[in-house]
Amino acid sequence: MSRIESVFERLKAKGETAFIPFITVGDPNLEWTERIVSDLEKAGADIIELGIPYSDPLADGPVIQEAALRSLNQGTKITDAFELVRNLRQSGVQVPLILFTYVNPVIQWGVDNFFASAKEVGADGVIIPDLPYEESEEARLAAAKYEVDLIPLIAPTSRQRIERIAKDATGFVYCVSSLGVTGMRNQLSAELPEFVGSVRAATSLPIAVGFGVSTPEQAEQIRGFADGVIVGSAIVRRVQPLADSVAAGDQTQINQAYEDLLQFVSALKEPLRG
Ligand SMILES: O=P(O)(O)OC[C@@H](O)[C@@H](O)c1c[nH]c2ccccc12
Repeated sequence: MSRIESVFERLKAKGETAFIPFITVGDPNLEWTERIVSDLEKAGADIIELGIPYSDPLADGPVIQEAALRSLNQGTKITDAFELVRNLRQSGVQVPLILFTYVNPVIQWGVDNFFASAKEVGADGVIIPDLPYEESEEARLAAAKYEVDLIPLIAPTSRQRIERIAKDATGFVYCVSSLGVTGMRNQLSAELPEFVGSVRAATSLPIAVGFGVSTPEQAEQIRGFADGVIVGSAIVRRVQPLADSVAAGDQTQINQAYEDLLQFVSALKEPLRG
């Protein structure tokens, strides 16, 4: 059983739901990312998605696109993401870490090398949103070879392919709550429970839901039918004022922005506790 799967098992035994935040590596900068990840763990994050910034984030809405741009403007590279994970493990961060990347950087790095590096630095999983299942054999083989979970995304339009996608999956299955790109939504789709139910019928793996979750109430709603809740944009949106304050060198604003970010994260985890 992978570390990721065992986290879900432990939480289930306690009647808890996994809280899985996403942040962009290098936003506001790499030192801050190390601090944010460590504090996310302390605030109750059970698994953390680390987004490797990419110049053409086609599946992302404006909030995460801007975060990627802030990070790329800092000169963040894929090697920085690997070094960040290595540093986090050396500083004692225990929660499973998932490298979130578009397929191009993986191809440039070399698929086998990417998973070998991920394992070597201490990452537990990889998500590649623009790698269709039908083209994922090389990645699936590398993931199995290095015992890194390659976590599939299943969207409401993937219904006919749920069985095929789910049967090879390890870690958990990421159910995308609705079509379109990442970003906060006022309310979650009414079809979500039924969609997750259809995925549940196709896999014994844990299921986490993401896309658009922006309030503790929505997180609590998802708790009713999923094993984990993923939140990205709503958290990344609160990194922006921190990034602006860091750029301005305004320590008072930095403290305030960071406190707001951590309070928001704690509020999201609260309804998911046992
Ligand atoms: O930002 P949201 O709406 O909270 O959704 C999670 C999402 O950020 C994260 O899982 C993610 C970031 N970039 C992506 C691209 C595709 C799918 C998922 C993602």
